Order: sequence, then structure tokens, then C-alpha cells
Amino acid sequence: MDDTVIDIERLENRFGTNVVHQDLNLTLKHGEILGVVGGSGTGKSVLLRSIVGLKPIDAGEIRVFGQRLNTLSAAQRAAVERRFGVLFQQGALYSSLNLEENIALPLVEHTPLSRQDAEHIARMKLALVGLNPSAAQQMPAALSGGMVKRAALARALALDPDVLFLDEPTAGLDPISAAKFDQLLLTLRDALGFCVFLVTHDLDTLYTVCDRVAVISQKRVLVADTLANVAATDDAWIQDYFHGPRGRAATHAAQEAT
Ligand SMILES: Nc1ncnc2c1ncn2[C@@H]1O[C@H](COP(=O)(O)OP(=O)(O)OP(=O)(O)O)[C@@H](O)[C@H]1O
Repeated sequence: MDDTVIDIERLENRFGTNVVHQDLNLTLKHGEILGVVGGSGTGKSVLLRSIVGLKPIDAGEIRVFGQRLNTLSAAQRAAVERRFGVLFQQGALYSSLNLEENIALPLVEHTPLSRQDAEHIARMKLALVGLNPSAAQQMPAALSGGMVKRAALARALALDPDVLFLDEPTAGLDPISAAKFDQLLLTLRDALGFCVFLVTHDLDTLYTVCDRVAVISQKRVLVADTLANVAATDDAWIQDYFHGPRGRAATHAAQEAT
């Protein structure tokens, strides 16, 4: 059985003369957590944005659930995108809405649910990510960084997505909050069965949650494989990244945990 959910072939992305991706190939498989890493500016966020429809691609093809995105009508494309949950790196919540309203918003916009029912589901999603019912009425500004990330995750899960896109979800969190977020992600993936496209710089996250890791370098995916195979790849950036001081610390921590 073909377990491919997203299949990217010969993708090209550019901004003017700045070619960000060229001949980039990558797959995301059913139920997996795929970590996407690479140096700053290598195009991890642009890749995410082109899959979720925020950046038109310049060449190549992206197939999602077997459908070629660039051949779909606007309505068909919207139906595909409804199966995505996205957590962006920067401020994922509306500051003028409380948490319950923030999470209910996609439900009100994309389903025939009444506001009351949407807010009821929003409270269930808050519980799912480990937030106390009393948090429902709080405004984003009153929350810790870890709580904001959890609430943003609850919003990304509002429409029960099949694919979750996370852009550096643990950036800016202290190590304990980051580790709790990683565990939450694993628990939810196991319970709900979605697959995850996870852009991260966090080595601990790679070691803790990712089934496979894709390295973007020189405008393409250099390697996409298990962490052990990626770390053993003969490439200067990969060797520096995985076997430099931070990489060694993350390996050590992962070994201690098993
Ligand atoms: N809207 C845009 N207009 C012009 N250039 C852009 C735009 N968005 C991204 N770029 C360029 O695309 C390249 C890749 O950017 P991107 O944000 O995807 O990198 P990244 O790998 O996610 O980096 P980081 O790890 O620092 O977040 C960069 O050269 C960036 O300047």
C-alpha cells in the first residue's frame, strides 16, 4: 500500500533572481513525524509555505493525498487545505481574542457549526493540549510562551487535520517547556494519527520525536532518512550540525533517556 501523503518532485521556488529551491524532492508518509532541518535561509519556511498554498511554486509538482495541487480549482484546493493544520513560527494567536475564541475561529469560518458549538469544541481542544479549562477565557498576552504554543497547537488541531505543519514550534521556549511540547506532540500523533511536517533547529526535538529527518542544503533535499543514517551522511554541514557540541549533547541526552 502506498503510504505517501505528500509527494514533492523537482520543486523550484525563487524570488526574483534568488533561487531558493531547485530540483527538490521529498515525501511525507502517513503517520510519520518528518523533521526538516538546514542552515538559516536554506528555504525550510518557504518549502512549508509552498505546500500549504501561501507561496506559488515556480516549477515542479506537489501532490497531496494523490492530487496535483497546481491542477486543482480554488474550491478543490481549499478542500485539501482544510485537511492541514498549521502552526507558524511567529504569533499564531489573535491578541484581541481570548483562547476559546481563537480556537473557535477556524471552526466558525470553515464549518456550519454555531459559535456556541465551536466554542465547546475549542474547550475540548484546549484540554487535548493540556490547558486548564480556566485558560479558555484568558487573553494570549497573559500566557507563558509554553502556553501560547499549546494554544496555537490547539488551534492548528481545530479542524482535525490529517497533516500538521509546525514551523519551529519550540523556538523561544525554555528547555523544560520545549521537552513537554515534544512529548505532547508525540502523544497526540500516536492518539490522533496525523502526520507532521516539522521545521526545527532544535536537536533535542529531532532526537525525541522525529521518525525521519530531511536536510535542506544547496537548494534541495540532500538526504531524508532516519536520524542515524542522516547523522552518518558524509557532508560538512551535517557533520558540524550533528557532531558539533550541541549535537553531541543532544545525542547524549537521547541515550540517557532510553
Ligand atoms: N517573501 C519573500 N520575499 C523575498 N524573499 C524571500 C521571501 N520569503 C523568503 N525569502 C527568501 O527565501 C530564502 C529562504 O527563506 P526561509 O525563510 O525559507 O529560510 P529558512 O530556512 O526557513 O530560514 P531560518 O532557519 O532562518 O528560519 C531566503 O533567502 C529568504 O530571504
